[in-house]
Amino acid sequence: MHSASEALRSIPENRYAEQLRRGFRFLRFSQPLECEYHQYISKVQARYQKIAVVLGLGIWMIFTLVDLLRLDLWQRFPDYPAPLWALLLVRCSIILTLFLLTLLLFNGSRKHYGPQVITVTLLSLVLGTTLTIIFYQNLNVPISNSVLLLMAITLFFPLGLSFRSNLLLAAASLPLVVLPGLWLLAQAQQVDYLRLCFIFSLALLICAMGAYVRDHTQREQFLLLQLLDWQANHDPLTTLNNRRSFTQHLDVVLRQGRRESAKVALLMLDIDHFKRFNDHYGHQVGDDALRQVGKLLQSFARRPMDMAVRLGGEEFALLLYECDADQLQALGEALRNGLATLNIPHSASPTANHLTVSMGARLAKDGESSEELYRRVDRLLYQAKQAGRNHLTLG
Ligand SMILES: Nc1nc2c(ncn2[C@@H]2O[C@H](COP(=O)(O)OP(=O)(O)OP(=O)(O)O)[C@@H](O)[C@H]2O)c(=O)[nH]1
Repeated sequence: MHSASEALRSIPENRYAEQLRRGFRFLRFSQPLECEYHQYISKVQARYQKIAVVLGLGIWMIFTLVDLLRLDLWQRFPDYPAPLWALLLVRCSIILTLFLLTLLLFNGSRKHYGPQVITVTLLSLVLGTTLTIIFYQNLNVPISNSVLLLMAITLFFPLGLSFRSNLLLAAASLPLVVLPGLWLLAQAQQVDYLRLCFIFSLALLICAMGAYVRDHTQREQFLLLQLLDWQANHDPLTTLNNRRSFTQHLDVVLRQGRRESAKVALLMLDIDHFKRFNDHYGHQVGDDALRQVGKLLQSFARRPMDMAVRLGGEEFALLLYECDADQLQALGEALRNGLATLNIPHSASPTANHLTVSMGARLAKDGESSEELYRRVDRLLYQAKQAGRNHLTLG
């Protein structure tokens, strides 16, 4: 069994493997991977945010109901002491805040408010919980102070905030807990309250450590998942897309081309006399030649819908979006010239003294299926071989 670092060594260079190799102790990837991760994680956690805000609202309403029964609010109305009015005010303000935030979260599907809403929700809950504890103490009604510890856990719950945001939130929550106590409690109660604040800070610290480990594991899992996906869709030798991803992409591109009335071109390319090349120079040099041809091909697939593919063995393809017949002809020429410039010696070739390729290409006709297009271009490639190699046959 290989260790993780040994396994990584055998994986070809790509941004996921590179980030895994480099590590991410400070929980930050290099760009654009960090952006990609945020998109992934916010998608994964978006529905938890909605559940969490609704849950927060529900729990807060239950607490308010408990107040109603426990503090005999019906019977005593409206002769409440000041701390009781204050308690009710806090309960109602938090319910209103959570209700508005719930509306915002459920209506803001097109614009992603998640992290902001979660931050405001959690800060409101911290302040609300703190004030509730204080007003209960002022009313001399016992309340379990451990609700603040539950708050500490909630602050680090995986709700779509990054570890850094979690830390900032925890730092912001400390004054929200300490200051109202110093301001609103009698001096005799303050010692006990400050002890509670100290325990709250320790709980935050422990939760922060847990959140760091969780964030690190989540990031690692993201990289491994992307790596798995990358490996399923790429050829390890040339790092070009493989036949599997090409087949899927060809369908997508043809459909998009039809929708946008854009021409799609498919070019297939096969290295000439590659068996002789391998026999003459050895398999390793053959591998290196394949890599160079792959790199050359990739340099022609620069736009997002374009794709350079290794179909297998010494056969490659280039899929181009929005390409006309003249451009296709010019592309064939450019590839031929590119190979001539690379000048990979092939003294065993009867065609030229450097490595050459034969190519078949055509623009997809309206309504042509991906299978038909592929079959026709394959036939054109065969014709290019028959016609003496080292040239492009257009269909
Ligand atoms: N080095 C190396 N060789 C490979 C790889 N995959 C396939 N090949 C070789 O590619 C060669 C393909 O040979 P053929 O299909 O006979 O084609 P060819 O010799 O190029 O002849 P024409 O296509 O007719 O010009 C075989 O010798 C395979 O071993 C690879 O990953 N690395």
